Amino acid sequence: MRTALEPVVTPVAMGRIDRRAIDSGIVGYRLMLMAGAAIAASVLRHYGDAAGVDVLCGPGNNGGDGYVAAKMLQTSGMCAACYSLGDPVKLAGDAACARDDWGDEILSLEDYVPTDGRVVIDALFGAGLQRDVEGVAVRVIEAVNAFDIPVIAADLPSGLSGESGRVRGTALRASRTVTFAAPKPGHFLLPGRDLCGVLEIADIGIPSRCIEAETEGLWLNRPPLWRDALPRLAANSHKYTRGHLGVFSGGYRQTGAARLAAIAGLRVGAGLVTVLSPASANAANAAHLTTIMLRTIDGGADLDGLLEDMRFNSFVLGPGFGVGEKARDFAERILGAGRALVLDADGITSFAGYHDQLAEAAAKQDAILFITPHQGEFARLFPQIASNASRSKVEQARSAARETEAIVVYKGADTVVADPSGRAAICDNAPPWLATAGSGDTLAGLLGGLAAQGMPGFEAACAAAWLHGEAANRAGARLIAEDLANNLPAFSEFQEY
Ligand SMILES: NC(=O)C1=CN([C@@H]2O[C@H](COP(=O)(O)OP(=O)(O)OC[C@H]3O[C@@H](n4cnc5c(N)ncnc54)[C@H](O)[C@@H]3O)[C@@H](O)[C@H]2O)[C@@H](O)CC1
Ligand SMILES: Nc1ncnc2c1ncn2[C@@H]1O[C@H](COP(=O)(O)OP(=O)(O)O)[C@@H](O)[C@H]1O
Ligand SMILES: [K+]
Repeated sequence: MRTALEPVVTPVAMGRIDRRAIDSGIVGYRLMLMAGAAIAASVLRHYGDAAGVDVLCGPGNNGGDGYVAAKMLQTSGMCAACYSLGDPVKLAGDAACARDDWGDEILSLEDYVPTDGRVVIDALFGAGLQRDVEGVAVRVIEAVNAFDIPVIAADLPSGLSGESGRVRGTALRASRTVTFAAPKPGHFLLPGRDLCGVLEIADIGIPSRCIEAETEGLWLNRPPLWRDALPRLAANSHKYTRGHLGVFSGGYRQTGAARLAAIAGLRVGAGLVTVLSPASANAANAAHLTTIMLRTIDGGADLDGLLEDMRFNSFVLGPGFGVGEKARDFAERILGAGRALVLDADGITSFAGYHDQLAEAAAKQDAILFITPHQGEFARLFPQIASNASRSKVEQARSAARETEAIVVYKGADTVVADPSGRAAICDNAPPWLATAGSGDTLAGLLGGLAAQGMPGFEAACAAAWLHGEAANRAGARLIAEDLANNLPAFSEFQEY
């Protein structure tokens, strides 16, 4: 079965989705009943033998979900208690209906004490969190976190920003999070993903057309997003129709990174791969290369000569290359010649302070620029964007992509891909053992190899990031970067994913 695209929606967009659903005739309180029922069902499914459930209810609709869940659990025979942050009399709208339908005692959150054997439903704050958590809520959140009891969060763990995945003051650490209709960026961006525990996405009866009408070009990075754009072999394919990737090597003692990228580019399907090496490093490279070719490139004139061969259509520049003027000069020549360039590692750092020059080069006709920074490199190239901590990693990557006319792969355990048009995707499949020397070089090679095969930029970057994570999962926890290329799945495996 072919699964669909998985949109990720901001809390603000979710509010618009709710309104669309309500405007189309769905009763708002019915959505809350469905949300509360989904939370109650999760409690029963996973903690059905708990001694009881303590429901921590906030002053808004998230609290309303909590009262609904409490009522349903009580009706099903579970012992339930509700604790309110603030005076429950002040609840309004659907949350007030839920409070009335609960109809039982409501204790003060001040009196809540974590109790062994009981489950907590966290319904303090969800999409409406507006500022840092303070006062009694902080004390309760910290007490629950310090106590080893199961916590089911309604929509979001309280204190977590659904927009950015950042913590506002303090946040609960949930065992499970039940969200509604569609996931939010904060469920995947760090540290949010860790705080959510297992994520459940409950259908609360909002029609998918309402979600689709409000999606803003942000998806979970999964094969349905890019599988149709993967390179396909035809009976008459030959190596030159599969593209020729050039990977720049560093000096004599810095050649391994380029070879890792080159092997990945070849394994992901580029027809030919050549390591472009300074003469001083030829011997080191030659000793380790078999299928991959080797060519001497010492200066700009050598590179211009190579660029006359239009079959060289994609390049990786940066791994082990060294920081400085030479990297900038090479990158500008490649982009000026209208080729695809993956600028990684030292290539990125070389443009720190030369950001406009990079944008100008990327705007050249037919040029396709990919930038693959980790957090440190991102901050070096885009200091102003990075210093604005109120913006999410998605928004930061989008701004960087717009400013440089590049497809940005902002790496990390929550890698975000963004393109200049604003399309973006969050990757959630990378295991922590990818944090090993050379894995970034491999990612650059995968991307260079897909670009060599003519895959469109955004899709190529998303595919490279996902395949990188998938290969790491298949290789297992003892992974070293050399293993990644050998554990790439065949494209045919997930074309029906
Ligand atoms: N809108 C809808 O149709 C639906 C919403 N649902 C629930 O409604 C939630 C959103 O409801 P709301 O928009 O009412 O927002 P919340 O209930 O998440 O929080 C808003 C309330 O918390 C207060 N608040 C915000 N930050 C605070 C802080 N740091 N310290 C103290 N008080 C703070 C606000 O003043 C407001 O009273 C969702 O997360 C979801 O759980 C669900 O019932 C499904 C349907
Ligand atoms: N904790 C982690 N969990 C998942 N993936 C990670 C983690 N840390 C790093 N990665 C991934 O590993 C790669 C490391 O790249 P990079 O930092 O450039 O390393 P190197 O320069 O050693 O190759 C990136 O793709 C990054 O997204
Ligand atoms: K919550």
